Amino acid sequence: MDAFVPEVAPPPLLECCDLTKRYGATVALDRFTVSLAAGRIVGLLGPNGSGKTTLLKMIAGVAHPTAGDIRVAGYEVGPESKALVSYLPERPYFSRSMRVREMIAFFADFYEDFDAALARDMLARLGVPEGAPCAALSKGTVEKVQLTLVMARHAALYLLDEPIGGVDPAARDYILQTVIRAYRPQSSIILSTHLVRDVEAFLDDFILLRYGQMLLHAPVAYVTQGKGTTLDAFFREEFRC
Ligand SMILES: Nc1ncnc2c1ncn2[C@@H]1O[C@H](COP(=O)(O)OP(=O)(O)OP(=O)(O)O)[C@@H](O)[C@H]1O
Repeated sequence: MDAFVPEVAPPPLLECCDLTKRYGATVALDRFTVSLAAGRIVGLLGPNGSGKTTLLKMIAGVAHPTAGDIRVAGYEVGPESKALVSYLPERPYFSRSMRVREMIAFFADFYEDFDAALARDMLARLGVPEGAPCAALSKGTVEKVQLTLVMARHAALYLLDEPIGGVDPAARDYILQTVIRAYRPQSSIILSTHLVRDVEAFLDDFILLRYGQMLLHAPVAYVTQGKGTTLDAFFREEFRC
């Protein structure tokens, strides 16, 4: 008789439990708890200072929680989790003297899951010359390059902090399409942005933060179908000054 092997469900792609970050007297994130499955594109929304960047930094492992727990595919934050996470920080992270092709080489050296051919293809579609030094590129073009490199990794979880803030409106849709195209069904994306109107058509779910606390984590359809309004209008109403 065959031995009975019970099926064990895989752990969620991301779990945060009572995650808290204090900077002195400032509570940047306050007992944040979430469970995220694979295959979701999640908008991380909230007013200035609500804790979006702080949350993404802690999941990426570049800031340490004051309290609480983070697991990525069951791993605590460490080398195993970092290998699964592709993180686009809020600020540019390359030296301005580096050329685009050097940035590609840097990623190829650093990340085993980096697909250099995919990155080159995406950059060519965006019209970014590989020989250009970063210093010669506009702010929006640097953002395009960095987003492309981050998305050309075969990661499980992509953390994108304000990925299109400096990109002109005409190029935003194209960039978002590029993001979606690179996205794989077994991966999830958490995308922090103030450009709610631009991104809402691309999102499955959203998380609303205020004063470091989670107000809501719901499918976009909760707003569009349940309340008959857009996510942008819902956000503006919720956070009216
Ligand atoms: N290194 C730091 N030292 C002190 N306070 C910090 C630090 N980083 C963030 N904070 C504070 O933590 C809170 C959350 O900041 P965070 O940058 O995470 O917000 P955010 O939602 O990303 O804001 P924005 O939309 O303006 O980018 C703010 O009150 C901020 O001033």
